[in-house]
Amino acid sequence: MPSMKSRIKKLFLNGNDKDQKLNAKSKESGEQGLTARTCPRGADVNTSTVGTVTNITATSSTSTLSETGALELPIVDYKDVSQIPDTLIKYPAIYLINHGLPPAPFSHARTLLTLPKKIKDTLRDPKSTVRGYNNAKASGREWWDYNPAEKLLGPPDNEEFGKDTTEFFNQSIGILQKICQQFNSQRQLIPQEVFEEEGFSTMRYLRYSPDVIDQQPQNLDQSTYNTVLNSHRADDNGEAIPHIEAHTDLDILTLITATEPSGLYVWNRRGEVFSAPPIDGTVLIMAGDLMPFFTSKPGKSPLEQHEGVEAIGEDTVLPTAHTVVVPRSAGERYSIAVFLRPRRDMIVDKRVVKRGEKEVEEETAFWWLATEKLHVEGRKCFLA
Ligand SMILES: O=C(O)CCC(=O)C(=O)O
Ligand SMILES: [Fe+2]
Repeated sequence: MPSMKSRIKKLFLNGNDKDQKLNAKSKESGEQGLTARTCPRGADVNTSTVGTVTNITATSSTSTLSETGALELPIVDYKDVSQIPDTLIKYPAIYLINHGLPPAPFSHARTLLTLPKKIKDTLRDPKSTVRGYNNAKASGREWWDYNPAEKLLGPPDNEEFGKDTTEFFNQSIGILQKICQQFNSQRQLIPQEVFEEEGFSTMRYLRYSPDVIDQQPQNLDQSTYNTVLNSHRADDNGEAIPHIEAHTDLDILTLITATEPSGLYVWNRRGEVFSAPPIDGTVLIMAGDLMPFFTSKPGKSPLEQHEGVEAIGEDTVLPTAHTVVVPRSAGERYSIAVFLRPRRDMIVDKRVVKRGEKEVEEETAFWWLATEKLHVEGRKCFLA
């Protein structure tokens, strides 16, 4: 099958007519024009309330960011959940407040990810990239996944860990499903099964720390997967920095909450960067790769072999490109990400196509997108 590479490149890098219109529309509706093109290095946050959607102004302690102007992501109150589809069309991510989630289990994330290496190694599942402990030492990052389809691979003798982890996961999935439902207020865009089952949803605890980089180098095979996971980034002194490469998530929606220091940045469809620092009482909601499949122009498919970029309209929600960079001096960062995914075999695209003289029905399953994405340069996904 043809690669999605050029499609994704076009979506994110080349403004087209539609983008210009959206840009103009966003400006009319109050979104500020943004000019930043590079990742800012740090951000402080000021908030101010405007109606039910609150604008966050991220200002930097460095002159670089203040020179480039304010970068804003909106805050939406969960009681105004019906506003989220429109807001996610205009912004690459939103902060959700008054969501009613239990406290984010950062203490469990920290306890698990700072266990001695030999214990963490017992929490690996060599057959799965979405279960148990993993690390990417060159990138200064380690993580642990919970996947409800399989038994939780938690730390030994810690009952609270399993209880709090599954509780946070279940409630977060409930919120993400509720957001999805809002897209169906006028017509069914998102399939019913997404609300009725957790599908292949997962949750991840992450730690970014120079300590991870400084551990002994590991022997890696040279697969694309490992090269991407272990990408290297250095600061001005040539020292490696903890980070995750720019990517989009292979899911429908992602919910993220993190500790200071800040380090998360998201791009909008015009390639403009927003800082997304943690804000007390909120969680961040981002769109995943499946959103264009659900919100493309009626009857059109975002797959390159069909309409591709032509299927993207003003009401299409694009996947949120994001990256995390944590300067060494900032200390370590923990984050918790919940990924709402359908069943692996859910058909996300169906089309009758001509093969020679024959007409055949071509179906694309959610899982096929994962394989395809490994070939998309610069937007790699690690089932993330
Ligand atoms: O740590 C974060 O805030 C983001 C993690 C992430 O993007 C991922 O695991 O896909
Ligand atoms: Fe991600």
